[in-house]
This record gives sequence, structure tokens and C-alpha cells, in this order.
Amino acid sequence: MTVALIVAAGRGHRLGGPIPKQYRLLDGVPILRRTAEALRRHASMRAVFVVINPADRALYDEAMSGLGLPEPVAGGASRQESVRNGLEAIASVAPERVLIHDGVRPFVAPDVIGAVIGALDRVPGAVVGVPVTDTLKRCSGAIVTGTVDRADLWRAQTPQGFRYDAILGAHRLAQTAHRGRDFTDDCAVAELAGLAIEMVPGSEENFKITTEADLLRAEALLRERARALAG
Ligand SMILES: Nc1ccn([C@@H]2O[C@H](COP(=O)(O)OP(=O)(O)OP(=O)(O)O)[C@@H](O)[C@H]2O)c(=O)n1
Ligand SMILES: C[C@](O)(CO)[C@H](O)COP(=O)(O)O
Repeated sequence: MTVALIVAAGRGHRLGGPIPKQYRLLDGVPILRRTAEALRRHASMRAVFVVINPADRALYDEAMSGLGLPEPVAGGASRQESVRNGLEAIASVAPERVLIHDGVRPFVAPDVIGAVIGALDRVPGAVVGVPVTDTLKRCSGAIVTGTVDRADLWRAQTPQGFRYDAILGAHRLAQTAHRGRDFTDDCAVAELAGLAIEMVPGSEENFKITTEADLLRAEALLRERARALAG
């Protein structure tokens, strides 16, 4: 059994605005609803669980009305803590596989979801990413101090999929043996636990809505898709 765990307990500081970004509307539909629907419509997805900030419960109920999702899980002060809370909360479901996904990546494609699930037949972890195509510079303030070799470098996205028991154990290890360290994605937690992880090619369209520019980009992408459908 494969389930999705969507993390949506953040505050969206880099975007700002009147409400946390996951509840902002994209062409009239909340971003988080779009994300949940993208995962839920995949034939291999048995259930979708969402991790939220309890202070957002009214926003969540309005945004997700009619989807019939399970009770949301209370997130934590970091993405890592929110994921761990979500993993612990679904232990009774005992899924074989879990795809952990950012609530603000609404354009995840079904073929990418399928590729992550398929990879889990081979390895305990799979991360979606895109190769780095720009030259990377390291800076000290505004001064360039070096160039980072971009060979074999990828920009990680989500979903990041795992065999459930393996990633639950990895998060528990990070919480005990590596307490205080903040890992910005679950792949890093899995690496620390020594899990073999496969990189699955993603897409530039599977971007994370982080800033105002991303929100404008998302609106433009929807308009472009609507025009393509209209022919
Ligand atoms: N304590 C947190 C922090 C983040 N997230 C989720 O992790 C995903 C990726 O995080 P990010 O894009 O950084 O979202 P925010 O933390 O809300 O953004 P910011 O850093 O700008 O405040 C988002 O869906 C966010 O809601 C979470 O569930 N719990
Ligand atoms: C998980 C992630 O989206 C992979 O690129 C990224 O690490 C999230 O970082 P954020 O700072 O929590 O947005």
C-alpha cells in the first residue's frame, strides 16, 4: 500500500501575504487542494494525509472541503518535525510506501509520482530532482569566493518516496542521534541513516511556490495550460 504525506504546516514567510501560501488561490482553487488532488488522483495512491498548523484548521477545512481526506496531523516548528509528526501519526495505517510531498508543489505530474513509486521496488528511497544547468558560485556576502563544480549536482524536489519503516526509523534516528540538526529534506535524513536512494528525473514545472515570482509563474502556467486545452 502506498500513501502520500503532504506537509503544509509552514507560514510562508518568503511569500508573505494575508494567509499562509498553501491556502492562497490559484485560479480560484487553493494551492494545497490542487496538490492533494494531484496525488489523490494517482491510481497507486491509497490515501493522502496532510500535516497542517493547527492554527490554520479553519483555512484547511474550507480549502479541502468535500475531499474526504483523513483528519489532518499537527505539524511542528520545522519541516523535518512536521514530517516526523506525520510519519508517526500514520504508523497505525502501516503503509509499505510513503511519498512525502510539499503542499506548495501543485504541479507534480502523474508520471513522476509513478516513477517514484516504481523506484521503491528497487531501493528504499527515491527523490525527484532536476540537474543543475547553471554555473554555481559560492559567495561571502556579495563577493564571489569560488565556483562549485556542477557535475553530478541535482536540485532536489518532492515527492520524496520511501519504504515507510525505513524513513520512520531514519527520522527517529535523526531526532535522537542527531538532535538539533535541521535537515531541509527527507532525503538528507535518509542519507544519514545509510539508505540507498535513487534520483528520479523531475520537471521544471514541479517547482515549489516560495516567493511572489513563483506565484506569478504558477498563474502563468495555468493560463498556458488552459490555452493549450482550448486549442
Ligand atoms: N514547520 C514547517 C515548515 C514547512 N512546512 C512545509 O514544507 C513545505 C516546504 O516548505 P517551504 O516552502 O519553506 O514553506 P514555508 O516554511 O511555509 O515557507 P517560508 O520558509 O517562506 O516560511 C511547505 O509545504 C510547508 O508548508 C511544514 O509542513 N512545516
Ligand atoms: C523539500 C524541498 O522542497 C526539496 O527541495 C526543500 O528542501 C524545502 O525547503 P524549504 O526551505 O522548507 O522550502
